This record gives sequence, structure tokens and C-alpha cells, in this order.
Amino acid sequence: MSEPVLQLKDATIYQGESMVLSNINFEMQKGDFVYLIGKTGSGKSSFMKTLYGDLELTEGEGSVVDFNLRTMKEKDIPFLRRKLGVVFQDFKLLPDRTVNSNLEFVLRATGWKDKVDIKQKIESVLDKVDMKTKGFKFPHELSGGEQQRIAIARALLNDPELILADEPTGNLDPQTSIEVMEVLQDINKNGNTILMATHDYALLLKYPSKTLKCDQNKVFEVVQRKN
Ligand SMILES: Nc1ncnc2c1ncn2[C@@H]1O[C@H](COP(=O)(O)OP(=O)(O)OP(=O)(O)O)[C@@H](O)[C@H]1O
Repeated sequence: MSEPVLQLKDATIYQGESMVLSNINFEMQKGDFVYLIGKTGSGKSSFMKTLYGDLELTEGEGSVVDFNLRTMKEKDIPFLRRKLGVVFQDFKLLPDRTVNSNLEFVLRATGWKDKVDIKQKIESVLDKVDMKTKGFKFPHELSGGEQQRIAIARALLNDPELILADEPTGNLDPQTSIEVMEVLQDINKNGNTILMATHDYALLLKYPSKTLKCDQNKVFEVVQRKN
């Protein structure tokens, strides 16, 4: 049976007064891997921001996990974010503490208290991104690809129902992009639902999946041609 984790119905997204994307109709089911593509400025980040509550949805209908984007209040946003894993282009790790402390910080901020549970959870997410031996390192001691794998581990901490990755390979060279993509593919195979905004057409060709395109204020599904 299909389980929608994300639904948009005639949703229109604005940045201030200007309309960025209009009448979006889109649904994602549990377990999907969907790309969001489009030129610079076409609205990919605005789309993502709407989904994680950084940009208010003021027109149309939208729900993400169990949250109604139209009726959700400011105070609900932290609870929405707990059900999401968000990954950014620039990793956003805290530079003043180790990988383990970065992960512990998020767990404590989201209500985890038991030391043993915290340690086990950290080990389990680091294992998923193949970084089990790097917990004691500081972010600056890691390569870009390793930092992004830690950011993905961080996104997995609260068993998210949906992972939103906004240009996760945007700062990485092609080979490292593939390594990070392999991690995202693995966690998708293990049941995680992922929406990934990207510019990187080489990744789309190597790992074909359902693809949405933002263009001229619209969002539509593109069908990949098989040669
Ligand atoms: N904070 C903001 N305030 C006003 N306008 C904004 C803001 N952020 C983005 N915009 C505008 O909204 C439009 C869509 O931008 P957005 O960042 O969503 O595009 P994008 O496809 O993610 O681009 P990129 O690939 O460069 O990140 C652009 O015209 C941009 O100038």
C-alpha cells in the first residue's frame, strides 16, 4: 500500500512578493528517491525550504510527514524538523567540536538523555555512512566527501521519514560526489525516502530515478530517455 510522505496540491511558492513556482502538484511515497533539477534560480532551494518549514506555504495545499504546511505554526517547525533529515551543500557541521560531539549535540537537542543510547545511536549512523572510525576527528580534519557523509549521518539520527538533500554534492569533485551518492543510494535501499536537489546531470545518468524539474515557474516530472 502506498504511504505518502509528501503531498503538494496546487501549491504556489513565493519569495516575498515574487512568485517562484506555481501550482505544484506532487506526491512522494515512502521509499521513493526523487531528484529535483533546474537551472540556477529556478526555485529548487525555495521548494526545499517550503518543505522544511523555512518558507511559509501561503497558497494551495501541502503536507510533509504528518504536518500540514498551511496550518502549521512557528512552534511546530522543530517537531517537523525532527521527522526530517536535511542535508545541505555546505555540510553545516559545527567546527569547534568532534564528529561524535556534533552528533551528540543534535541528539541532546532533540531530547535524548541516556548516555548508552546516545553512544549506540552515534555508532549506528556512522556505520551507515562508513565513518565508524572517524568519530574522534574534527570537521576540518576530514575531506569534503567525509564531511558530507557525517552530515548524512547527522540527518539519520532521528530516523527521519523524509530526507531533503539540497545540492549535497555541490561542493564535491566528481569522484567524491559518486561516493556520497553511493551512501544516499544505500540508505534509500534500506528504506529511507529521499528528495535530492541537484545540478549534477552525470549523477542522474549514473543513478536514474524519478526526476522533477523546475522551469519557468513550474514543476513537472521529466521522463529520462533510454538510449
Ligand atoms: N531570501 C530570498 N528573498 C527573495 N528572493 C529570493 C530569496 N531566495 C531566493 N530568491 C529568489 O527566488 C528565486 C528562486 O531561487 P532559489 O534559490 O530557490 O533557486 P535555486 O534553483 O535553488 O537556485 P540555485 O541552484 O542557484 O541554488 C530566484 O529568483 C531568487 O532570486
